[in-house]
Amino acid sequence: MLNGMQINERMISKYTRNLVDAGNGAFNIMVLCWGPGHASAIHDHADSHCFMKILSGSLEEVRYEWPNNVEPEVLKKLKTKNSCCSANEIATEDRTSDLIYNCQNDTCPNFRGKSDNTEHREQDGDQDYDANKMAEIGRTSLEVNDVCYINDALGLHRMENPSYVDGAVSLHLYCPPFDSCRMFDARTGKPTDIKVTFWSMYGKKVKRVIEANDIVDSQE
Ligand SMILES: N[C@@H](CS(=O)O)C(=O)O
Ligand SMILES: [Fe+2]
Repeated sequence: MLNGMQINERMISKYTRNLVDAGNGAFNIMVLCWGPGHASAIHDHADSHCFMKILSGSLEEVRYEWPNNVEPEVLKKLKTKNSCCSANEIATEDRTSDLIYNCQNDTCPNFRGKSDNTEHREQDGDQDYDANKMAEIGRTSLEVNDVCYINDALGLHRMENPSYVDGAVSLHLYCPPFDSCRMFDARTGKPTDIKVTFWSMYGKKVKRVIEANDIVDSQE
């Protein structure tokens, strides 16, 4: 209901994303500042590599499986790359891998019926997501100098500053850079496309309007 509504910066309490280096378009390095209790919502990383290091304080990372009805781009690409047959090619046993879930060529030995894995992000109704509570697959406490890596093939995550009193600072490298990603409703797995924004760029605060659907966690 708040989607798209303009709200004042003081009305929302969230971590800030501060761009330090845009790597000539090849990567983004940013410093994220987390106030006590600040957290991100469950999100993907737009098919990018994400490395992070804790510079100050501590953060807890919680990882999740992708909801059944949403498929990451990275797996779609792997499936295409590893497709087991084509018009000129005959499938062989050794080319079969876990990544080939179901070849859609009905003359192929890996054909297991026409797949119906339409992406539910195209659909509107919340009822499509009722049975898809997000499954937690791991929890890691990160202290100063700890590093962590995630990409879409490894799952989804959210980060939280567990302290009630101390702030935390983390350094993030995203390669390639991305300006939008998906955040997921923790109870239903329903994805929402969101634009990610910067609080500051190269040390200068960005004048901007905060949108209610920023990655801030409002689900807990
Ligand atoms: N990936 C998040 C930060 S974190 O929660 O990993 C972001 O770029 O805002
Ligand atoms: Fe993240």
